Amino acid sequence: MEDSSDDAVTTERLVRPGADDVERAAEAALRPRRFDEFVGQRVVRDQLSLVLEAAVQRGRAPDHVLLSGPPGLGKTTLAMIIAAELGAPLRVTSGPAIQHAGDLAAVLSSLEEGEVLFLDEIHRLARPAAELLYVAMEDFRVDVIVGKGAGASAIPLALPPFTVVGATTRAGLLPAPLRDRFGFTGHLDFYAIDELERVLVRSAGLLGVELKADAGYEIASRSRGTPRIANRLLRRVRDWAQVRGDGRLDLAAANAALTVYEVDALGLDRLDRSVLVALCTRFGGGPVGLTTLAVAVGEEPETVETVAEPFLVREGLIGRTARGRVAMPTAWEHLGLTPPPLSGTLVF
Ligand SMILES: Nc1ncnc2c1ncn2[C@@H]1O[C@H](COP(=O)(O)OP(=O)(O)OP(=O)(O)O)[C@@H](O)[C@H]1O
Ligand SMILES: [Mg+2]
Repeated sequence: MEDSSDDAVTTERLVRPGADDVERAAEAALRPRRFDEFVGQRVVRDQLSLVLEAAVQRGRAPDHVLLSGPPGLGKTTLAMIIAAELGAPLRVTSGPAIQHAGDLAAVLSSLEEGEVLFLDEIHRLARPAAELLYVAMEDFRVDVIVGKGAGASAIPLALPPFTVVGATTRAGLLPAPLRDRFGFTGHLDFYAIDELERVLVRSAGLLGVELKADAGYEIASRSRGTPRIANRLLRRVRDWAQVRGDGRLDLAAANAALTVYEVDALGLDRLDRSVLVALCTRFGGGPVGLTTLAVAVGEEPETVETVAEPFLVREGLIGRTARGRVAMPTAWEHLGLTPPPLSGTLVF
């Protein structure tokens, strides 16, 4: 549930990590189809391709795969690549789409041998469905309930071997028995700037636009380590170049477009910056309580905490302490301000 409330707050943000249905459709065109097109995440990619290759050699369905990590880093993309690399059919569903255990039983009992079942947002699967799933994953069996009430009986139905690929932004919320059924778990991390540059070069090629190297670097460095955001900023820069520029995606176009959209050099948007400015200029760098800080920027505390703070903390711009939020030296530097003499000596 928490995901949907984040989305409601963040729909207008150009640097939000999630995507709505319209954007997901646009993304499909840019999605890498095979491992060799998938940029970065070397460790996960190497490990996973070994798992898949070994399974193909043995002519068996590979272990179940769990992919975890923040939104927009490539979980869905990897799930599709897994099916493609195996040459296996892919069935796509998600935790929230499965209302009852019976829905899942229906999906499972219709799987073909070797099919890949992609279960997105698997942490949102209801408990009875999760319980049914881990029996199916381990024993390739599903108990079909026939009849109702006291006369109901369970008829075990054998399933052909298949592979579950689960994706989650919240691996910690998975029940342990379900987590244990995955033979391979890959955690996706944020991307380095040079990796995002490669994502952008590839996307520009697919969009049929020429991206200058310095513009690619500029967009990449404002993309918060997230390919989805990089591709989104690329589309906005392309718009600017087409409408206001000469069609070329050069550094001037990138800077001008990202200024229009208020995405700064670090990838902070207006909300992020207003939190930093309030923290530094109105509260002397803190510590200040979340509620007070939120009032100062005219937002709900929850918005500040879930939308702005995670990235600011990740970038080392602000710190969370027992007494409240504090601005770190890089925050002052980023805003071009001088910290007061006492800052930096705070006891955490
Ligand atoms: N390693 C990569 N190389 C190239 N493009 C990538 C890579 N990872 C992600 N992308 C691009 O970013 C977009 C978002 O990726 P994807 O949908 O796989 O993210 P996700 O982790 O499933 O996000 P969510 O948690 O919101 O479902 C895709 O359209 C894809 O084009
Ligand atoms: Mg996804």
